[in-house]
Formats: sequence, C-alpha cells, structure tokens
Amino acid sequence: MIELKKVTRRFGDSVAVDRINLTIETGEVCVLVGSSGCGKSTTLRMINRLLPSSEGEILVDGEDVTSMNPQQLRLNMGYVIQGTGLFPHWTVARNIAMVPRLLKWPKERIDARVDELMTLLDLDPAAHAHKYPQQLSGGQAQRVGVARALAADPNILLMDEPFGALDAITRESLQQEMLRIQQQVRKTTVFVTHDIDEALKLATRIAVMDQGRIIQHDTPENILRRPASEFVENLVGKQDRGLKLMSLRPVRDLMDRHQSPKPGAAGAEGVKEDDNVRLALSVMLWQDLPEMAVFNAQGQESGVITRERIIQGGA
Ligand SMILES: Nc1ncnc2c1ncn2[C@@H]1O[C@H](COP(=O)(O)OP(=O)(O)OP(=O)(O)O)[C@@H](O)[C@H]1O
Repeated sequence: MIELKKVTRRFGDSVAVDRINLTIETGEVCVLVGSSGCGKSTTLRMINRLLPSSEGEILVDGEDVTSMNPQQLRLNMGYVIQGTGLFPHWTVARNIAMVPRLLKWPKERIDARVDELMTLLDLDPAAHAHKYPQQLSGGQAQRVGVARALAADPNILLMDEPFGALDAITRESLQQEMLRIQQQVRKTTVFVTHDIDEALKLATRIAVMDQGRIIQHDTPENILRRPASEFVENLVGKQDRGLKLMSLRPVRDLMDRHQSPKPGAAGAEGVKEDDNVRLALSVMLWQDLPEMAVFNAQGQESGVITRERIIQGGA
C-alpha cells in the first residue's frame, strides 16, 4: 500500500503538488490523470524519491520513504517512462537484466528471468534478446521497458506516460497486454497519463488532478457517473459518457448463457465474454445483426448477446 499524506512539492515559488492525500491499495492500478503541468509526474517521482517532497509524508506499507535507502527503495519499485530510457549500447537482454545484475543474481537465474519476461510481454527471446534498442519498433522498445521494470519482481510499478509516444494501434495493444499482465502479476501500480480513455480502461481507481490538487479519486464507473465538478465532467466528455460506460462493461454481464457451452465452429462470428459491450454493439450495428454468439476463454460458444439487451442495460 502507498499512502500520500498532505504531500506538497514546490519549485521555487510555484507549487507543483499541493497538499495531496492519496491511498493506493496493494494490487490496485491507480491512474493519475489531468492536463499538462497539473503535477502528475512530480507526484510519481516523489514516490520513488527521484524528487524530494517539500512537505508531507509518503508511506510504503506503513514505512516513511524518507527513512529508507533510496537505492533500496527503487529496487522495489519498477519505473517505466515514455521513450523507455533503455541503454542504447546494451542489448535487450542486458537492459532487462539490469536490476537482477545489480542484485547479483546468478547468471542462470537472470537468463531464465529474461526469457520468462520477454515471453510474458510477447517478445520472442530468440528473435529479440540480442538486438539493440534502436533495432526495435517503438512498441517493442516499450515492452522491453516494461519487462525491465518487472525484472526483479518489485511490489510496486510506477509508469509515467509509458505509451504516450506510440501510435494508436500499438498503444491499444500495449494497454491490452498491460491488463493481461496485471491479472497475472498484480502489482500495486501508479500510472500517469493525460488520456482519459487510457485511464478509464486501465484503472481500478482514477485520481483526477488539476493545478497540483486531486479533485476526484474514484472508480472509473463513478468518475463517469458522478463527476465531482465541471472540470471532471468536461474531462470525461459529457456527451460521450454512455458509450464510455459501455466500454467498462464486459459482455459476460449482459449475455444470455446457454445451459452448457457448445463447441465453437471454426471462423464463426462472435465476441468474447471479456470483450466490452460497446465493441459487441459496434460489431452488430456494422453487420446489421440483432444478436451475436459469445465465446468463452476455451473458444466454446457460451451464449448470445442481443442488441436489445445492450440498449436496455448497456450504460
Ligand atoms: N524540475 C522542475 N523545476 C521547475 N519546475 C518544475 C520542475 N518539474 C516540474 N515543474 C513544474 O511543476 C508543474 C507540474 O509538472 P509535472 O511534470 O508534474 O506535470 P505533469 O502533470 O506530469 O505534466 P505533463 O503531462 O506535461 O508531463 C509544472 O508547472 C512544471 O512546470
């Protein structure tokens, strides 16, 4: 658990972060969102002590970070930044192995870990381990950045606009990867973005910041349904809320289940239980279908979802 208590950071006379209180529970993904300059990165960098706070307390599992050795603290906090910060003269494998090497893990353990992480991040070790960062695409480099942050299995992951420089398709695929990885490894994560859609997609809770303050800290659903101010309402997009709420809802919530799953026919049209209902509706509208098959994780047809049901209960 990470707790920020009345934390302030000044730069000269200006206040970048203004007496914020924030609790991030173990295993949750807290997304800090807000416009440029509102204090998101400064907040993140105070947690791993890249920046000292001017006032207030930051506790990690009850312990004040200022009482911890900063190197030790950072070894337990993976840090991913935009543009990756990979060392250009080191191979992918060496970049990922950076922290385990600092921790003096035996070579076999490091090699096995690099392999495991590359596989987790959908990078073929045989094809990429010996490349240099400039030989990778932006999306691959960002995956290496995430693998490096996870290498020594830290409890906490700090991510500062990690997907900000990527094109929309690569960004979407890394967001999906992140959701999948988070289900497997469940790190306490603080994620900075200025993209509200990214925040809604990835967060268990969102902290909306404006001018150094947290103006709402709540679940994506509550941020959409009950924005605390006009600022938040504008941030989430007043007119678009219905569709955004649909994006938060998995198909499994609104589907009609078959009594028992049927074998899925090869190439059959449908959506997955984990897909969101906005996607299901979009496919049905595009293909002019009143209903569509739903498949479970095993590829069996587990039920159907209808257009009508989505319209009635979608948002
Ligand atoms: N090293 C610094 N020296 C002086 N002012 C700084 C420094 N770092 C940040 N600031 C100021 O503090 C405020 C908050 O900056 P911060 O980088 O935390 O914002 P942000 O929300 O992360 O913005 P962005 O999305 O643009 O990265 C800004 O006004 C910025 O100019």
